Amino acid sequence: MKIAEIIVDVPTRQTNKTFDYKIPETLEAVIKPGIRVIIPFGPRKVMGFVVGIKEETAITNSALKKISEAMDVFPVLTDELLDLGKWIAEETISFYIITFQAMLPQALKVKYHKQIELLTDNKEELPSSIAAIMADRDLIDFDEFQQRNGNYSQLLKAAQEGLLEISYMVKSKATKKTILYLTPIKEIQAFDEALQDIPLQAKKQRIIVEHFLYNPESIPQKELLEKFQTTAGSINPLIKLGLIKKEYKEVYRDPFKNKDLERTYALPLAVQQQEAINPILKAIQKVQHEVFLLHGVTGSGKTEVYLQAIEQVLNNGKEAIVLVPEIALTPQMVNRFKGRFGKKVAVLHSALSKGEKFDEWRKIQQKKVQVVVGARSAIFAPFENLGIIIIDEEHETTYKQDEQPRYDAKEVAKYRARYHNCPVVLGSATPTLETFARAKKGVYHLLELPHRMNEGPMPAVEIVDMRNELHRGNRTMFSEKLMEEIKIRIARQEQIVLFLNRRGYSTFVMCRDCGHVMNCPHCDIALTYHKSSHLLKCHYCAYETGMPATCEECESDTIRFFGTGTQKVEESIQQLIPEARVIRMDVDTTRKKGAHETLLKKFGGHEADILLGTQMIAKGLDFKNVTLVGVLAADAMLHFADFRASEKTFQLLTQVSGRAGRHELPGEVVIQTYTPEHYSIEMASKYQYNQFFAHEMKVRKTFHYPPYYFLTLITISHQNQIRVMEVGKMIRQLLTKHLSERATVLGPTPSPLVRINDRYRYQCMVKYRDEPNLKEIIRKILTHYHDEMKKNDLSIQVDFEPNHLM
Ligand SMILES: Nc1ncnc2c1ncn2[C@@H]1O[C@H](COP(=O)(O)OP(=O)(O)OP(=O)(O)O)[C@@H](O)[C@H]1O
Ligand SMILES: [Zn+2]
Ligand SMILES: [Zn+2]
Repeated sequence: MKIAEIIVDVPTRQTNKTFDYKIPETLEAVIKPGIRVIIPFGPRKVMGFVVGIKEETAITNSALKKISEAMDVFPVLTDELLDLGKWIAEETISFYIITFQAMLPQALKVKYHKQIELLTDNKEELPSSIAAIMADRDLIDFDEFQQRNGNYSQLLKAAQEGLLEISYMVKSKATKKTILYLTPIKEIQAFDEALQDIPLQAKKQRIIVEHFLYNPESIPQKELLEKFQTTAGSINPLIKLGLIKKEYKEVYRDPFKNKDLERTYALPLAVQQQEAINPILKAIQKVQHEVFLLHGVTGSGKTEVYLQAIEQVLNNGKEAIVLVPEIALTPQMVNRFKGRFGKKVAVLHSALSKGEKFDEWRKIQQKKVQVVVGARSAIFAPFENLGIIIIDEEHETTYKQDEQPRYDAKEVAKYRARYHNCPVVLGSATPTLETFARAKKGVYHLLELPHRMNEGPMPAVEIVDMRNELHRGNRTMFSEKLMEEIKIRIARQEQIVLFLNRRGYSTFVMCRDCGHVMNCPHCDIALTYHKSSHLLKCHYCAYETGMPATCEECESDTIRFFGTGTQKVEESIQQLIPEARVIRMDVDTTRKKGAHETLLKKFGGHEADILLGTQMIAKGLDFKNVTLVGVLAADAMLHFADFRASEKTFQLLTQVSGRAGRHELPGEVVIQTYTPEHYSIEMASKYQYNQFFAHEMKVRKTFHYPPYYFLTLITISHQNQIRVMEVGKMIRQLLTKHLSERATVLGPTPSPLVRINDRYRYQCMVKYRDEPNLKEIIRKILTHYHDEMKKNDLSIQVDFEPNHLM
């Protein structure tokens, strides 16, 4: 007897283990680890992942249930990925089932669908209301039953009497797209003979036979019918004659199909690139695991190094994964990989539809591609012969998922690369302190690209103190200096990138008379005014409301907008420089599919002078004609209550500055700030990464922060604030009691955002260097609160090495 060990799709602490099921003989050939199956679980049927096969079980034969059916023919998770999934689940204290699902495309998620199935053939036995709904059918959807106001208690009674069954159907959302093809199945002579037999008046039939005589290959039926202006009626006789057959063939939706990409070839490398790539190529050839940090200034040619390393990997018959941050997955970036490797590349990012993502994933699974370029989850690409993993802009926080499982793609990359004995390349102009510290210690192999490819200097940066502007009576958001530079560029027909970290029109709306600020009723945060829709929106929940004409508190009509968002900047540019053509790029203007690409294309084609945007324009853009970059408010991020605020500011300023002067024309950068003396602004303006690193490391050491200490953040939330504080205090007590004396436990303190969506949020933080028992203790705490979390909506989120403390 064969037994399968299965992880079931019931995410609770009690079911977070394998269950044994008997494999029916009919399925023995199919069931392997990595296959998804449908199994009876309690009163219903659920999906499960087979993770192991064995011969014996401790469960008695009578209690052992059978697998009902297999959902896959080929495993969706390889042995490597199954092991990886278990590791991630343990490292992040997540459920196995949630981790496995996070490793697969969304389209493979199943949804449970309730049905009512009649067991009796005599409908008269049924309660009349149910009989009416089921009139001429034996099976209906539970949804339909509800829509038609079916009586639920009568339904349950009928189920108890055995008249009907309420069953769960498991439906997979995956949809393969197929097209009907016509394929010739006889020799050419047969078509020639047929042509002599078919009567002359059957013109269309003869034309089709002739077509296949000269083109003996498959053709989509639709295409053929359109070509000869005919209908299926003229094809059917040919099928009957056995000349051609109909067949459905799977097609992949190709989001890039309408694009003619110019093929690019490896450029002769500059000396600094050659020196950087050599150790990588060596690791590839020696089939050796090693982690490299490619530290190169913006525009130093990192991408070309990636491309040529991948080329070597492909020549060795292996595969490559390239991760880029979601917002850097611009068409520009994707095209560089597609241009070099063409059809060998699959692209995975969130702008694709579910179906498109599934298709790209299937190309990987079926080994139709050898390179995948994608955002975080592309690290789970089911390649089995990996030769390199590249993580571009390694400092980006999006590489860590901020919901369960809270995996860090960089750690996953290292795990996979160890398994495959291949190198990992982390690239950045501004590596995280954690990464750079490891590189300096020799844990990672440091490779430097200190110069720009165009041999030009880094763009000159001028810092403008906005306090002086205020003193001089300039109340606009543009300093005199920036305004002047913008005008010069427009006159010279050069282009400008303006960066502001806030979307919307204003940051908050306040009554001048009484000081009342319009807040979200569900979150402790000010509402943002969106001028185009004339709405006040909360950026943390879905709340929105019309802009009131008078103050809610004092009914005064002097409501004013404070702070500046991208919409307001756009408006004031239009007032100050009416001839300037502006493209605004933020979440609001790029919601529609393809909008991102269209806007960038317009800017690239010089249909606008100014590209104004949020974070999404800070990375990866490479436009020849951009000679000025303006940062409107450099301190916007400095004031976050987060120990990484300085580091994030330094990184962002460096990245944004990097967009200027990348080609022949020299670039210039203007940074506006109210705190020009802050070291991260000052050092970013001089491109002093090493100095910044040294300074920030001292700060981290003094305040016991990473990379000197590890952090674990526990966030507790519930509608009832008192309960949140109680649970927080208890958690702190438990942690203090069980951890060593060297660990520091802080809190519970209110989270920087105390209330989101009507839930209060408090946090406890652990700082430590070495606490081997920490995970075990936290697991026990979670078990202790398990019932309350399930029944009473208490939430306890644990984030190991958090990216931010929100
Ligand atoms: N060996 C080479 N010969 C000629 N041009 C090159 C070479 N390598 C790179 N380039 C060009 O130099 C420019 C900058 O290179 P690239 O975009 O690869 O730098 P990067 O370090 O990845 O930039 P960033 O991190 O700022 O996005 C690009 O236009 C690229 O085509
Ligand atoms: Zn008021
Ligand atoms: Zn809200």
